[in-house]
Amino acid sequence: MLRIRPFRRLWLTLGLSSFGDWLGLLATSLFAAGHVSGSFAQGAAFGGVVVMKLLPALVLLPLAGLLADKFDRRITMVVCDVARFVLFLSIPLAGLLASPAAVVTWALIATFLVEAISMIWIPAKEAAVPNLVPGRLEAANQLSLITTYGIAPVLAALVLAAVERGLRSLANEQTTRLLVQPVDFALYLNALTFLAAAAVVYFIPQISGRGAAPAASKPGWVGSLIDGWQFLHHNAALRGLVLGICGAFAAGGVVVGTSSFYATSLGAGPAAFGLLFASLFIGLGLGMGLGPRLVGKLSRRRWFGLSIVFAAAMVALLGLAPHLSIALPLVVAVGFGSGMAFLSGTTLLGTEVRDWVRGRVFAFVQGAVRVVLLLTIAVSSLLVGLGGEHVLNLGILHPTISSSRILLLLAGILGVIAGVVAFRHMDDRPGVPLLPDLISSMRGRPLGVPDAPIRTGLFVAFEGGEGAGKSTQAVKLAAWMRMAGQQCVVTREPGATPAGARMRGILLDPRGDKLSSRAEALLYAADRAEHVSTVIRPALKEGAVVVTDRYVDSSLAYQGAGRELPVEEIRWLSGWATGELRPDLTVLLDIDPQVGLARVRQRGATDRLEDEEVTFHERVRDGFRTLADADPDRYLVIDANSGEEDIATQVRMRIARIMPGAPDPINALPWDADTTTTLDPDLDSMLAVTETQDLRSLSDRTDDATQWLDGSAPR
Ligand SMILES: Nc1ncnc2c1ncn2[C@@H]1O[C@H](COP(=O)(O)OP(=O)(O)OP(=O)(O)O)[C@@H](O)[C@H]1O
Ligand SMILES: Cc1cn([C@H]2C[C@H](O)[C@@H](COP(=O)(O)O)O2)c(=O)[nH]c1=O
Repeated sequence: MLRIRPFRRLWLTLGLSSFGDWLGLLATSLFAAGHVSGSFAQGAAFGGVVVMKLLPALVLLPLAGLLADKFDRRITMVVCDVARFVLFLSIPLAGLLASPAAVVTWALIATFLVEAISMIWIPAKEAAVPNLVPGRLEAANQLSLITTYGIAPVLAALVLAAVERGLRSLANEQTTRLLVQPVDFALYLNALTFLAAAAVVYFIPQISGRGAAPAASKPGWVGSLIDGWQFLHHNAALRGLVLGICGAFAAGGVVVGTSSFYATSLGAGPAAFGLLFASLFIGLGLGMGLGPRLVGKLSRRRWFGLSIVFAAAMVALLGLAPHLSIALPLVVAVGFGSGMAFLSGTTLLGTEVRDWVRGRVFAFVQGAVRVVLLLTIAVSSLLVGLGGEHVLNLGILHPTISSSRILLLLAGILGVIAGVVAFRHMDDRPGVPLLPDLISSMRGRPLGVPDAPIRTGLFVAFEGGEGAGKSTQAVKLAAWMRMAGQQCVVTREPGATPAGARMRGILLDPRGDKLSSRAEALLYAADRAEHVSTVIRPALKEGAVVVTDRYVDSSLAYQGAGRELPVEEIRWLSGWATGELRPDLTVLLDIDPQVGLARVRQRGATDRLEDEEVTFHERVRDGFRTLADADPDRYLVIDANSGEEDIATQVRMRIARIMPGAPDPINALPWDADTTTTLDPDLDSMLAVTETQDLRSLSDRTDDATQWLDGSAPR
């Protein structure tokens, strides 16, 4: 990411500003507390600074986003940084001149103003990042979040400690009074980081560019505000995103608010509180750092919803943890889920929200999050204090019920609900089962999104090795169907479409170029995609019975078992190609390859696959059998050594069971290859009129396939 120059500069700015923010928070709090005496006054001064940091979110929320969207973002950021420089500089300077009460008051006012300015700076920066790193926002956010919440606070604390120590030891050595107080020094340093940040941002002209607002957007300040609100209101995915983010922060707020009481309820010593906090941050870092690798190609919307549910479920479990040794890994897990949710949520906001309204949306989310956090911390710490701990007397059992645990349990359950609702609002892969999708995505191959299911027609596939009698049976079945007045389309793979016929030529020409196994698998999949979209789906939608000579299972058996490519990869590829269209029935005509190949050779010339060694065809046969064993409901396995009529009857009997209104399977009229039946005129034009013509009309689209009928072509 850092090779992208404008982003590198922005990242440097962010690093400087975050460092300044953290250093500012620590130093200002100490500064304010240091100018009053008495533990109550010191506590109030310290707390006052923290409250002042959170308050602007409530007041300035709508305005901040508007500024980020209305003005040049680069200039906005530069002005904000210079203003923060001046304000931080003013705090220690005021300490030199004014009375303690005035100094603390000014420290509080300056903190409020700095935070108010940050409220404008952050949406401007967040809105600019997606434009600097098109297509790589997740990695950029990963780096930014780790810098803001991992590196910057640690560095700020270390620098503050180093300044304190360094200045004091210098003073001791020289036995002189300190020229400058360590906290003042930290504030000067902090002010300089903002000046440096302003200088860096000034030289990133790319931040100024922005996508135009749509013509329909409303003019003026109030109109822009309404626009922003409407964008949020009308976008279900965005609503889910905001709900999920707020739910996650609410659960986090309860964890923070209850943590000291919870540590006591675990029966652990005072250090437990610190350990719990450290574990939360370790989890956060791990979630942000490792999350994307862990979930691989999982849809980011699904990842977001899942992360929230996971984090919230861990919060609920925390409420039940009996001991610190169990609570600590659970807290790491809470952090892990929250880190992933934070990263995916921020990235989704950047990718799914249009440039022209991004500042307002970021500002809204940022403000909402702070309000939720503030409220949940305040309410939960109040409730936990009121509730305390109670020992229940249940005869021989005396369990301890603590309010911190009940709150955690409740927060976890509410968080799970928020996560599930967010997931439902946002899911971009409806119909794809979640767990298999997650597992496949972790392996780098998310499941294909199924096309809309078709509820009409009947889809039958004939499968089996070479010469098993599939074509013979497909045509017989079609004749039986048509006798009952049922529209029936007979088709095959590969080669049923014009493009497919050309692919068939490449795939099966024994004199053609040698193909790599993967290229072969892709060509069969491409042929199938075209076949499904232009022949099979339209016919099924018309209510026809579609009988195909080979389908997906041929790829699983030939390219999977035969060529020894991973069967799951072939399954994924075919699922993607077909939009997960599966046959209602697959008839497997099982035959010894030697027998089948002998039949084929008797028929005439052989093709590239028929020329493969017998061991290849034996693997293919095993592959088919394994597939049939795994799904007996969908398969009918028939010994292909039986007579043609006997096989046809078995197929008809099975179909009669699954197809309402099917003709009598036993006393069917004898099949006559010349029987002409009338089809629906639309399908008629698309496909065929008679059984023989059925195949020929498909074949007529290519030279190759016409030859297929008389057996003279490479098959
Ligand atoms: N049950 C059967 N018993 C004996 N011979 C059969 C039987 N069914 C079909 N045949 C013959 O076997 C040969 C191959 O039949 P068919 O073309 O129907 O098989 P296929 O499985 O479609 O072959 P391919 O795999 O090459 O597409 C043909 O000559 C056909 O007449
Ligand atoms: C669909 C499909 C087919 N094949 C192989 C199987 C056969 O050897 C030929 C098709 O010839 P046929 O005479 O029309 O049966 O192609 C395959 O390897 N993979 C597939 O997906």
